Amino acid sequence: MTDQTSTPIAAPKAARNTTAAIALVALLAAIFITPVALNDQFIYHIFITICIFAGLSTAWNIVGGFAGQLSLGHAIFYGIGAYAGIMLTNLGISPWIGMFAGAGIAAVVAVIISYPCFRLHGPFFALATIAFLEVFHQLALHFRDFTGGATGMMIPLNIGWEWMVFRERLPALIIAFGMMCFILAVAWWIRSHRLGFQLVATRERESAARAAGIGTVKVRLIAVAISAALTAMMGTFHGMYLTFIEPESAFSLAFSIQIAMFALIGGLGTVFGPLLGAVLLVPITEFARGALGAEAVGLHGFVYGAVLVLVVIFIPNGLMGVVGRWFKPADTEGKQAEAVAAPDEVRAFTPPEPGEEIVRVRNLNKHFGGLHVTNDVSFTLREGEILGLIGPNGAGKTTLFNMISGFLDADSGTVEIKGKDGKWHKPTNPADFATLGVGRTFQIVQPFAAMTVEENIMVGAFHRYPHVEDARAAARRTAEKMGLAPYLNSEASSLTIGGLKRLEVARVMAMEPRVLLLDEVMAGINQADVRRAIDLMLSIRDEGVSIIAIEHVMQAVMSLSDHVIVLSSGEVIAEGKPKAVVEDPQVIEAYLGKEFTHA
Ligand SMILES: Nc1ncnc2c1ncn2[C@@H]1O[C@H](COP(=O)(O)OP(=O)(O)OP(=O)(O)O)[C@@H](O)[C@H]1O
Repeated sequence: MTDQTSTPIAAPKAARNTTAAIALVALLAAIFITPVALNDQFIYHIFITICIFAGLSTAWNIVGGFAGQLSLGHAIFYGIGAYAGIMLTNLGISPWIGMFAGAGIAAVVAVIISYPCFRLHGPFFALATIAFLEVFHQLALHFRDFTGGATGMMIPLNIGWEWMVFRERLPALIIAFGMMCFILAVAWWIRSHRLGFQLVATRERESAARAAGIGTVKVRLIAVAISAALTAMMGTFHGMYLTFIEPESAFSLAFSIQIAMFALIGGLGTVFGPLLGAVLLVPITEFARGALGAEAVGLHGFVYGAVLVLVVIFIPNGLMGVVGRWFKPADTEGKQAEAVAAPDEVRAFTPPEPGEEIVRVRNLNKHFGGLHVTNDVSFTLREGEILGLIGPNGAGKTTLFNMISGFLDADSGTVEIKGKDGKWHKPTNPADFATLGVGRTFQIVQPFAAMTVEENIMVGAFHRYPHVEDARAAARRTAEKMGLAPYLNSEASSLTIGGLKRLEVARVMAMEPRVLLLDEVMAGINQADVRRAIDLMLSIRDEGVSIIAIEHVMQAVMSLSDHVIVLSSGEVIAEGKPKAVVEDPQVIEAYLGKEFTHA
């Protein structure tokens, strides 16, 4: 089954990957060979600077691009690395050791300052990082016994590999190039493994990422620690290369912006975009500076600004957006998901015997200000049962879902889930609910738009399968069942609403849940899709999954549910078998008004 789905897609993808790999190796080879071949001091300096900025920007991109946290304080970690290297060198300790000491300190500092900052989003996060940068700037000025204050610090001129100081430029190029390749390799590894998927998912839709069991704060902290450590390592080398360091340039906002700028221009969130940004921008500014000398102070800022404006206008996805298109085959995969034939009829449905209790909800109360949104709601879900949750708009159904998936705390009452161990648990957050096997969808679909269909489903699969190939195989199996197999390589955003709803369910199903909470998966889809969705839900239940479904499509509620609960103004007004419930006068009144109850 897996092969059928993967063969047509895998062939062009493999060819595309090979071409891209060849282009990358050629670019890296050119960066190393050009200065060696030309053997000119200035050219060497330009290429060493390209390597340094490409490395710094790639490290920044792990946080700014993959995780979507626009840090403008990365010079903190650069400065820590540079100062650690030079201070230890002055104590007679090799910068190779200083490099790791700086990386360790930077990682710890990054976690400490980022933890509170991650509560902030967008410009507020950026502003907070600038504030911390200024704190470090002031500290470096103040503790002049250690840092040399405003006058800065020189390195002792010990020449040789041990001290990272050379008369020739070639050894410096070898180190800068090696470090840049190392940072690129780390970034590539992250992006193509679970951590990268989780970071991008967190960036794209934090709620959906949490529902997929991702500890969103934890993955961001891991990213920032790695990014800070890599930045500090490059900072140590750059300090030794410049032979001098002072607070103004080490903890500089302009420097932080410059690092971010390469990634923005090259392609934010792509692995190799920052490299392209540095390859384009560094030579332009360095040549201009070389030509204009002292008259060109601040020229690089002007160049970056001008290029950024052009990029935003003409190639909003950065240079990688253009390069990526060259390596992309003609889109044979992006056709809409509607081509899959819908079953003519919903298959015959024989409700199984209800199993043991798996979810217990007792006396849940929630207020939003003066509004009593859920009022003493209690119910039980049994294994293999499909429970329909219906009620007029604003009845409190989604609020109830949020409380039984850990997204919202109840004012009072309990939600208990029976674990695989047979014990009852009271989880408190989405990750704990996910660990116990509770998966949910959202009323408004939450695809990870920057990912393909396959990658979207993999985010769910990573919950059970930490290894990328296992997660991919699980995602493909799930896609096959959901009728999404032909669209694995399509951008999620190219699916129709029916396709997106199926993708939402597929992502949760890839988590292999024991309890599935479906929030209006049939709203807004066509009749063929409704029939397909009903069939899908039955087959999901056949696999042993218990389902609670909020649904307005009565055809689905009636043909699927073993048991129905009706909420109105936050209270359970009726429950029982579907037929009995829809004939209940209280239910008719809640939906249609008093005048219809006797009709
Ligand atoms: N975060 C919030 N703050 C304040 N009020 C809220 C909040 N979330 C929901 N509400 C209100 O609580 C009530 C119940 O909303 P909820 O979304 O749970 O209803 P629902 O039954 O799911 O409705 P629908 O079928 O339209 O989705 C509504 O009046 C809504 O406006």
